[in-house]
Amino acid sequence: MKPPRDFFKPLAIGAPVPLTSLPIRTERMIHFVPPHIEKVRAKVPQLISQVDVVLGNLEDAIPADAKEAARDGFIAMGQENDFGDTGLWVRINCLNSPWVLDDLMAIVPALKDKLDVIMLPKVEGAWDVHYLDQVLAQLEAQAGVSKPILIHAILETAQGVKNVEEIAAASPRMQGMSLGPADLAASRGMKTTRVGGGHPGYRVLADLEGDSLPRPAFQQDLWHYTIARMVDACQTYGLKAFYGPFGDFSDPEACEAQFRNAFLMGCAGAWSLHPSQIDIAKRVFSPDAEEVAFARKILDAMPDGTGAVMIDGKMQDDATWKQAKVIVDLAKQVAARDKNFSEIYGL
Ligand SMILES: C[C@H](C(=O)SCCNC(=O)CCNC(=O)[C@H](O)C(C)(C)COP(=O)(O)OP(=O)(O)OC[C@H]1O[C@@H](n2cnc3c(N)ncnc32)[C@H](O)[C@@H]1OP(=O)(O)O)[C@@H](O)C(=O)O
Ligand SMILES: [Mg+2]
Repeated sequence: MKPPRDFFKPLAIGAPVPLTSLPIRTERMIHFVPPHIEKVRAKVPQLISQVDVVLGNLEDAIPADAKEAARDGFIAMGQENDFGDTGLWVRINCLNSPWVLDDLMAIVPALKDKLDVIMLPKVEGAWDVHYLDQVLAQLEAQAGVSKPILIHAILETAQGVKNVEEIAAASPRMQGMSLGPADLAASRGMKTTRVGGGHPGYRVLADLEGDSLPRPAFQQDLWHYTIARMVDACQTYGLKAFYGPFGDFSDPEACEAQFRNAFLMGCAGAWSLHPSQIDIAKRVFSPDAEEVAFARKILDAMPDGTGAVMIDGKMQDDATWKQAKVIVDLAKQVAARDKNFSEIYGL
C-alpha cells in the first residue's frame, strides 16, 4: 500500500522537508540524564565521548516541582555542549501533562538543529504522533529549523501495543520505539514491580517423573511477545527498535541478559540509566567479534548473495547471506564510531 501523496510534505509552510529514510547512526545506548541535577549535567561533556545518544529526561523520575528546572537544565546542556556525532535527544512530558506545551515551545527555538530526536512517552496510537508531528512543524517553521526533528515513541501502554503498527507508520518523523516495561506492566495489570528483566514466578515446570523432586522449572521471558511485535512494526516501516530501562542497577548480569535478548530479537540498542550500564549496552549491542568474522566469511564466499555453500560444516544460502549482511553492516557502523571495535573487527 503506497503512503498518501502528501505523506512527505511539510505540515507547515516553512518547515523542513520530511526525511524519506532514517540517517545512518550508531545508537547502542540512549543514556538518560536528569537535567535538573547540576552534578550530573556537569558530566555531559565526558558522556558525549562515552555514549551514542545523550537524552535529557523531563518526564518520569523528574519530580513535579523540578519540571521547569529540568527543562531549563536540558536547554543549557544542549546549548553549552558540542555533541558532534553523538545524538542529542529529549524525553518530553506526556501529551496530557501540564508541562508538555512549555517543553516544546521552549526547547525547539532554543536548540533548533542541535536537537535530533524527541522521545514521546505513553504513546496510545497514531493520533499522538500526528499531534506532535503538526506542532513540531509549526515550531520548526517559526524557529527556522532546517532539519526535521524526529520522533521516538515509548511503547508502554496496552493500547499502544495494540496500535503498534499504526504508530510506526504515523509519520516520516518516526525514528523508532522503545519498550517501557514498568508503565506497560502497570497498564496491563501485570503483577510485578520490577523494571524489565525476568520474574521468578513466570516459569514452566517439567513433567513429574516418578517422585523425583524438585521438578525442573524454566523461567520464561515476560517481554518476548512485546519486543517481537515492536521489532516487526519498526522493521516494516524502516524504524529502529530499542529495549528501554533495566531498573536493578545492582544486577549487571541480569541487565546484560535482558539487553542481549533484545539484541538477538532485532533491537538496535537500549537505555542506560546509570554509568554502570553504558559498557553493558556497548558490549551487547556491538556485534560479537566471532559472529562478525563468520559473517564476513559468508559474504566473501557468496559475492552476489545467491546460491548455497558450506562453511565450517554449516549450510549458507541467500537467507544466511542477508543475516550476515545485517551483522557486517552494523559492525562497520560501530567500527566507524568506536575505534576499539574497529581494531577488534579488523574493519
Ligand atoms: C521506569 C521507566 C523510566 O522512566 S526509566 C527512565 C527514568 N529514570 C531515569 O532517568 C534515572 C536516571 N538515573 C538517575 O537519575 C540516577 O542514576 C539515580 C538517581 C537513579 C541514582 O543516582 P545516584 O544515587 O547518584 O547513583 P550513584 O551514587 O550510584 O552514582 C554514581 C555516580 O554516577 C553519577 N550518575 C548517576 N546517574 C547518572 C546518569 N544517569 N548519568 C551520568 N552520571 C550519573 C552520580 O552523579 C555519581 O557521580 P559521582 O561519582 O561523581 O558522585 C518507565 O518509562 C517505564 O519503564 O515505563
Ligand atoms: Mg514510562
